[in-house]
Amino acid sequence: MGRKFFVGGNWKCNGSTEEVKKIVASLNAAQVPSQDVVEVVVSPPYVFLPLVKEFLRPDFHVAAQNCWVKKGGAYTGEVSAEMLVDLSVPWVILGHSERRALLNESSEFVGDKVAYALSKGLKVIACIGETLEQREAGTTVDVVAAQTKAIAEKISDWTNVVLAYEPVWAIGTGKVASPAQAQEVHVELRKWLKANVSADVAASTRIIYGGSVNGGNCKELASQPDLDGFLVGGASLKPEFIDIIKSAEMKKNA
Ligand SMILES: O=C[C@H](O)COP(=O)(O)O
Repeated sequence: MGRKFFVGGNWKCNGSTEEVKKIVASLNAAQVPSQDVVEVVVSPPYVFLPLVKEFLRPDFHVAAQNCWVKKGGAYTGEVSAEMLVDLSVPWVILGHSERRALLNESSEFVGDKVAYALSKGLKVIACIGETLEQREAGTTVDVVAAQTKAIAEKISDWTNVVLAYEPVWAIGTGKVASPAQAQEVHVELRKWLKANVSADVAASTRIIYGGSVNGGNCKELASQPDLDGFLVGGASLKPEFIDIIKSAEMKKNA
């Protein structure tokens, strides 16, 4: 079976009740390809998850932006995987580079989080990606392979994992990776999965791209054979997110 195109909208730490209602209304009114062609997941801050879940169209789904590494308890400020399951939140983003960099989340910690979230029945968008310094030093593939290894060591079933390749230098900078740069890393990740996990996991795992994706660059990126969708930040708060969802049509015609 082919890899269904996936478009995630990571709203990060943005929004108010009024803004969230407006975004949801615009998503609900949009004409987009069917669920057979594209899986759409939006990720508001925790506090807006119930509101978004209540009003969002049924063919779109929600994700949390993080969850705790183990069962809840005395961990002030954290939200557990069990709580997300309780709220029927199906997806969670883990290992985003902003958390790795600003909150010192190590690859090992991210691997533990991915394993725990999966064990509780959540589906995971697991983020990896190199910094500009690492790219310029020629270590991109080593870096993303090591980040992927830290996850692979902790899980055996990849069915509910989407791997999001997000070069740190492209996030929120307007400097998008070229389609060739993105394709190259996605191919290397698939090779790594084939060599270190299995051919089946390499062929079936969706690898999506994130970093300054917008309505203008999405089609060319989407036409890359190993790019299975997007994790969109800034543009997911704007009407152009609909155009990004529609870029799934590039695959249908491929
Ligand atoms: O999770 C999304 C990424 O951080 C991309 O953000 P961006 O589209 O604003 O560059």
